[in-house]
Order: sequence, then structure tokens, then C-alpha cells
Amino acid sequence: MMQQYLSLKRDHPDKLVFYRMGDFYELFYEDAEKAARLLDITLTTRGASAGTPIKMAGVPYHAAEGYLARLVKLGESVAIVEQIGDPATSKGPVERKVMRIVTPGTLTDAALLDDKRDNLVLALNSIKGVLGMAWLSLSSGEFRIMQVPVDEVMSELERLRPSELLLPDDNAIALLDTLAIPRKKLPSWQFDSESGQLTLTRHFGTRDLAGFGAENSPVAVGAAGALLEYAKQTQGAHLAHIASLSVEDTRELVRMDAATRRNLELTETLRGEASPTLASLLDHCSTSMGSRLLRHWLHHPLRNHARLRERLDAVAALSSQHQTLRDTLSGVADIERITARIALRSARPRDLSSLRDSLARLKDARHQAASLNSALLNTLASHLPENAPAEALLRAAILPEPSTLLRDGGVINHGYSADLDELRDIQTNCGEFLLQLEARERERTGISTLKVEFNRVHGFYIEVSRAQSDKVPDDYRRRQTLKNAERYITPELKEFEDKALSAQDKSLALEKQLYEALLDALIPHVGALQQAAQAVATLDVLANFAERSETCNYVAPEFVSSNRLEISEGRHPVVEAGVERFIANDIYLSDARKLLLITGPNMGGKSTYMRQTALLTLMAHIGCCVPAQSAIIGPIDRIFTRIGASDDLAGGRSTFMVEMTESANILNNATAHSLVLMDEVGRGTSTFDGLALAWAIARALIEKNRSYTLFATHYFELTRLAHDYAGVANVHLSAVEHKESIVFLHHVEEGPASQSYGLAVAQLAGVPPKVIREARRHLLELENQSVARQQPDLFTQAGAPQPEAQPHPALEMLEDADVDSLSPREALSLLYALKTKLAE
Ligand SMILES: Nc1ncnc2c1ncn2[C@@H]1O[C@H](COP(=O)(O)OP(=O)(O)OP(=O)(O)O)[C@@H](O)[C@H]1O
Repeated sequence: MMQQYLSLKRDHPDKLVFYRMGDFYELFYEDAEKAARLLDITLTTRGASAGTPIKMAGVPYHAAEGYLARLVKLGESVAIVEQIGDPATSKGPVERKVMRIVTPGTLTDAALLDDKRDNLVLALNSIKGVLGMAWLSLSSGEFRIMQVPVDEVMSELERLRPSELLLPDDNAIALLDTLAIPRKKLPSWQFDSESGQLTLTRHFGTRDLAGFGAENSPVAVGAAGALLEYAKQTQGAHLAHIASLSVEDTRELVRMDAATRRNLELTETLRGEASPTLASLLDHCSTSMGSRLLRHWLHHPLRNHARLRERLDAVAALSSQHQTLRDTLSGVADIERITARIALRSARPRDLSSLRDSLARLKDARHQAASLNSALLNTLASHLPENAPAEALLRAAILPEPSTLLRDGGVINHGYSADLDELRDIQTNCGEFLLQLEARERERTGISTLKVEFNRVHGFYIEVSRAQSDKVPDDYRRRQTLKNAERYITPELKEFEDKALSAQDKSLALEKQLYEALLDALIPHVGALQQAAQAVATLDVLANFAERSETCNYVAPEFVSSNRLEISEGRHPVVEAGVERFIANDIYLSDARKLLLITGPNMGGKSTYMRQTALLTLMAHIGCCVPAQSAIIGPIDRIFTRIGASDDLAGGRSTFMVEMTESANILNNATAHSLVLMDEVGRGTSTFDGLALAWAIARALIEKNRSYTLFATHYFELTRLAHDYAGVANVHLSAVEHKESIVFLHHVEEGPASQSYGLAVAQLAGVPPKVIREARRHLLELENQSVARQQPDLFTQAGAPQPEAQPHPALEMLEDADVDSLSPREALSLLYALKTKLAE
């Protein structure tokens, strides 16, 4: 047996091998030690190999899913070895085989998956600065590729958040090593573009990849080939539900970098919790398919106004009707994941019964969506089946309430197979038949005490007392002789016994066979089921948006082609849910007003104001209504944020380094259609360095990037920028001092703040009065000193036009020289002359 184990383990050195022995999965050697440590299970020993005891640990098979879930969460992969031979008939160890490989990115078991999140495995390859990515959601069949410059790797990983990475073993993509995502290194030839093309065309049965628009993405195609092979290997099945490949084009999306996704707390708070986030606020979906799609939308806002209008029209059409549709959808199971399990042949009986019941509900959803006045809703309705052939099949084949496990029987419906019905009849009618037989035999033999009975050792028999045994007819064969009785069998009883004893085994085997055939018969319907699942998810999100708009008092944004971002009475959707009274604020940005310098006291609401602008913009770009009185939005291509101070200790970057890296990214990439939030840039270093940097960054944003910028700062000096640039305006968050304390009004007003209130906020926070008094005294001293010293102002000159400086004589000489007409010797002497001039 150990030989068998070792040969299986040899093929899976990097995985934990769960080796099935009876009712347990056992792990041996290092696997046992690792599992004992990770799962907190007992490590024992058994037998010996080469004189040393074999380490062993085990988990009961019925509880294996929980242990698997924990291991996979820790980034481990597990190869599951099952017994496939019959222990009763096999000589030596039972035949065993790796039936399934569970890895973090290729989970499909309902018990191991998070309902509300897509689970992705992503393959990466880079060639000459081009990053090729391919990712797959095995539980939905969605398979995508993309090529981007290699330095965008982090923002793409933050967007997609894969559960597992596949990399070529010679990979050298910087930064990846700092990520906590489990990864597998595969031989680099598996990422080869040509073999990728071959793998993909073979899988899809196409001549080339032109139909998918993938012919110009060779690096990504290489990654996709490696990924598909890996997926096939782990599932040990043909992946029928992966029916197409799509090429993602980020130009269609409002792009956000990794920091922005985190800072805006879209699906996770900065502390890593699921709530309160924009997703937790917006997600009141009826199905987990809807919840997953909503999360996907939040990370993939669209730029195409026409498509957004379509979604908003659908939300408007649903406004008074959403409850009916949501009620219908709430009984719909996770069709998407069940369909994937059908394709992977791992669907359980209850998966099929809930699919059947869900398909029945889709008829209602179809009618409801089709009756509303919206092109998108009508299209989605047409993707829902009226009378799905799969439903009829399931209705005929599966019992109304099948048992959980196929091996217990009680899954296939009555009337589906005459053979199965007969086998079941034998079992149920067993008692009845025996009573009848007993009565008949008593009459035939005239022995009134004759009994028909059963025991495990001898099976069925007719028992007659010894005294009466001479009356038995000729066809009675003696089976057993007891002290006072004889036991017999008759041909009729023998025939019945054969049937009855094997009926149960036979019916279980037949049910299994019928179930397998049913899965086969469902495979051709996988495509239609996937389409229906997608339509359900979309309907669910749209109905959910309608509900949220009504409940939270949101309004549909208006998209325009001119450069405007105008929000009247906007609110922060998440903060408003947590405070008693939220103060709504306007924001007006246009070509003539591109950068707002936001000042005001700490706690005044600057960050809230900035974030709400970004969140509203984002919500509008997923087709959701927004918390405002009105919102008019022109084209937006990206959202950037530089908010908050956080170390990136794992990445080896200090707070200030993170701040500057993010600022550099913004300065290098923001365009006139980007929305940029800058919160207190420069505060991570000394006052003057910070102030100088903040000043220069703000100027670059106005002059060069010309982005819609919200720039919050405590450096009052910056407020002068509004005098120097027409596109800059000052706004401030208002507050009033009341009896040495401060009251925040959270209201945005035009103009710069008049004072900083830092000490008042410190007092509010509970800093001891003595410390506050000292600070106040010191502040006064500082202010007096600065007046006395007449400190030269760093910025009075920077903004104002500088007087023309006299150019250096060396420069003039250089300017006068006609380089093309100079001989080499003349050039050399010019160089000497220039050096002399410089030294003068
Ligand atoms: N418009 C508003 N209406 C009601 N409450 C608000 C509003 N804006 C902010 N708040 C409340 O004030 C708190 C502080 O807001 P915020 O963090 O935006 O202040 P800030 O000016 O950025 O402070 P700091 O300069 O210290 O970072 C929020 O947590 C919220 O509870």
C-alpha cells in the first residue's frame, strides 16, 4: 500500500495528498506533519519504513470539506485519492486514483466557495515589457485574457483579486514576490504562445483565435494555454462550460489603480473587513449571482455612456416593480455554479433539484422583465427560458426531494426507468409478497404453523416444526436443520431471494448509472443555462439598484459629452448611512474650474467630500443611481486617489515613499478626463519639503494634466494658487468656534478657510487641557517670530511672473554658433571658449 501511495505522491510533490482509507483520508510523512500543524489534528505513526515509523494524520471523509476549505484558504493545494477498486474482490491494496485536485483558484464545491465572490485563477507571463494575463472562473466558465504594460501588474491584480497565480518558473516580474496570493510555478514552455494557440483552438474546436479577437495578444494567449491545461489537470474533466474566450479591453473601463480601489473601500474596508463598504451598502441582491456581478461591476465601471443609459433606463423601468421581480429571483438557486458543476460532472442531487425548481421560477421572471418598458430588460428576458428542455429533463429524472448523497439512493424519480421502478418495487413489496407466500404455502401444505422468515446468514427460508416436516411437498429443499424445526427453500422463494437481495445493490448501481447519463444529457444545455444565469444576475443587480435608489433616495445621473462634473447636494453613501444627519454638498467642475483647493479644520469633512465625489462618479459609471439631488457627468477615463497614510511594510516602502509613488503615478498618467483626489500631499515629510512638493504637484496637475482635481490641504500657502490660475478655486469646510470648542458644520463654502482650528480639535479629542494651554502659548510665540523675521515667502515669487533674467554669456555664445558649419578643430576651440566663459 505504501508503494502505491508513494507512486501517487510522486506525481504530486507540491500538494498534500489525501489518501482514502475506508472512512478516512490519511496523510503520510511530511504531508502528515504539515496537515497536523495547519489543521491542528493529531500526528500519529503507523508501521515502519526502512526502520523508521511512518508519520500519519487523518481526517474523517465526511468532514473532509471543512478541512479542505481551511487548507485552501491557507494557500495549500490538495490531491484527493479515492478507492476505485472493490475492496472485497481486489487482491493486494485496492486500486486508487487521484480523482480531484483542489487548489485555491480552481475550487468549485459549493461548500468551499464564497457565495459573494468570484474565485479566479490567473496566469501571468511577461515578454519584453508586455504583460500577458489570462484568468478563469472555473465556477462560472468565464475565461478572459488581456495584455498590458508590465508595470500595470499590481493594479490589474488588485482589480481582479485572483485566489491563485500561475507563473512561468523563470518569471521575474518585480513586486509579485511581495503579494500574499498563493502561486504555482509551471515550466516556462507551457506559456509558449504557439502551444497556447494550439491548446485553445483544440479546446474550442476552432481553426484559429480570430473569432475571439485574440490574434494580437500572443503573450496572453501563452498564459491562457498554460491556464487551461492547469484547469483541466486539476478537474480531470473536459471543461464543457468554458465555451469561449474574451479579450478584455481596459479602454472600455473607467480605470482605477490598486491604491484607489483600496482607498475608496469598494468591497473591503482599509482594515480588510467586508463592511461598511460601498458593496455592503449597495448589495441587497436576491441571489448570490447578483451579489457577485455587483462586485464585478464595482471594479469594472464602464465608460460607454450609451450602455450606462441602458442600465439606468432599466433601473427606472423597475422603479415601482422591483419588489415583484426580487421576490421571484430570491428563490432562484446559484444556477451559474450548478451549471459549472454539471459540466465538471460534480453536481450533487440537490444541485439538480434546485436547478429544476429555479428554472420553473425563471418563467415568472421572464414575464415580469418582458412586460417592462426597457430594451435591456426585454433582452435579458429573452435569455431566460420559457420552457427549458433541461427543466423537463430534470423534472422527469429527479425526485421532488432527492437525498443529499447519490450513494444513498432516493434520487432518481419514479417512472423514469422501468427497471429502477421494478427494483424499488421488489424492496417495498417484499413484506407483502412474503405474507402472501406464507398464506399460500400454509394452504398448500396444510401446515398451519408454517412460517416464512429471513436471517442474514441463511437468507429467506420456510420453517416447519420437526413434527410436521414429513408433510412438506417435494419441491421443498432442506436448508438447515434445527433441534425442533426444519428450514426449507423453494424455487419460488429462491428466485425471490435472489431478486430481493440484489435489488438494493442493483437499484443503487442503476441510480448511479442513470444519474451519470442524466449529467451527460444536460451537457448540451450548459450554454443556455450559463446565458440564463448571466441574465438572472444582471436582472437581480438592476432590480437591486432600483430598490436601493428608492430606499436611499438616489437619483439617476445624466451623462453628457461636454467636460463637466456637476453634483448638486451630493452625499457620501456609506457615511450617510452611519450618521444621524448628513450635510449634502455641491461640487462643480468644468474646463474653467478644474482644481479645487479644499481647506478646513481636521474632522471638518474634507476627506468625506472628496471620497463622495469619487464614489458618486463610480456609482454613476456602473449604472446605479447616486446619492444627490442631481448629477451631470461628462466623459471620465480614470479615477485616482492619493489618500491616507499607510506603510507598505511588506513592499519595503515607507509612508512617504508610498505617498510619492502614488503621486508620481498620478502625475504620469492622469489626463484631462481623469478625476484626481489628493488628500494632504506632502504631510509625510518636513514642513518645507512637504509644502514645496504639494505646491509643485498642484501646479503640475493644473498646467500639465489638467485633470478634475480635488486637492485637500492644511498648507494655507497653497490657497494662493487660486489667484495665479483661472482654473483653480478655493473651497472650505465650515466650522464655528463656540465657547473655546468647535462645531463642525460639514458644509462646503467658496473661498479658503480662515483658520485651522487644530488646537480646538485636539481639545475635542481629549488632549489634556495643560498640553493644549502650552500648545496655545507656543503657537503664539511661533506666529510672533515669523512676523518678526519677515520670513521670505516661498511662494510669492513662484506663482507671479518672474522678471526676465539676463541669459549667461556662455549661452549666448552657444546660441550664436552655427554647429553645422564648424570644423572639428573649430568645435574644439568653441568648447574651450565656453569653458572659459563659464569659469569667469
Ligand atoms: N457632510 C457631512 N455630514 C455629516 N457628517 C459629516 C460630513 N462630512 C464629514 N462628516 C463626519 O465628520 C467625520 C470626519 O470627516 P473627514 O474625515 O472627512 O474629515 P477631514 O476634514 O478629512 O479630517 P482630517 O483633516 O483630520 O483628515 C466623518 O467621519 C463624519 O462622521
